[in-house]
Amino acid sequence: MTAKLEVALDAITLNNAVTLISKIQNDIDIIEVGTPMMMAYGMDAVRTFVKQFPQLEVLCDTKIMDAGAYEAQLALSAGADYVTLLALSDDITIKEVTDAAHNAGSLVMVDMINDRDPQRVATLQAIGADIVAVHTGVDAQSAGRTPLDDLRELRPLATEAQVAVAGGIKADTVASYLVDEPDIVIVGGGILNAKDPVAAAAAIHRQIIGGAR
Ligand SMILES: O=C(CO)[C@H](O)[C@H](O)COP(=O)(O)O
Repeated sequence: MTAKLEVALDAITLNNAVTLISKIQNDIDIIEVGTPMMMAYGMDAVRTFVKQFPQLEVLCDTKIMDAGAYEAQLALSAGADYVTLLALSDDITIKEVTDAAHNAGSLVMVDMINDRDPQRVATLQAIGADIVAVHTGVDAQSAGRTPLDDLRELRPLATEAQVAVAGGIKADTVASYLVDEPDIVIVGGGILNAKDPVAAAAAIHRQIIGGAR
């Protein structure tokens, strides 16, 4: 199965993001309304992408920690195909968000940021989480960390859930991540901050297709 490419729209205006997606739409599968974009534009950002790019999936990086059903519903009502929450959340919250997403015909991605306990994966799967995301945050990246070792450790444990990986992945490093066969590759700065974002998206997509399992 070929991994999906998700572009994370974090520090970018909504207008510039729409322009960018229109240029790279054939190289990506999932548009991520990043947490910073969600803070800046709210659910209008989700509605914009759902309306303008109906052929692509939209993930709202809600990073929910509490008030699960209510917060998830905001993004789901706007048309999000995926919502995210933190693995550090209470199991009750994980269940609430999972149920809300499934009732809407959407999926839940659980973000393992700052939670490197691989044993958590079994609980997340038992609750019904669809995707677990190995994630080295932007701040941790500045200390030289990458999600590669975490992906290697977690991949075999995800026997039911899909696996996503995020955290500083770029065109010249994506190949090392594909070795462990993630289901979703999330790239933000590696496209948005590239000298040529369109070429970067195409280069990453080519490698994903080339490494199709
Ligand atoms: O969720 C995020 C930050 O919390 C980012 O969207 C994610 O890390 C991908 O961006 P980048 O490729 O720039 O690391």
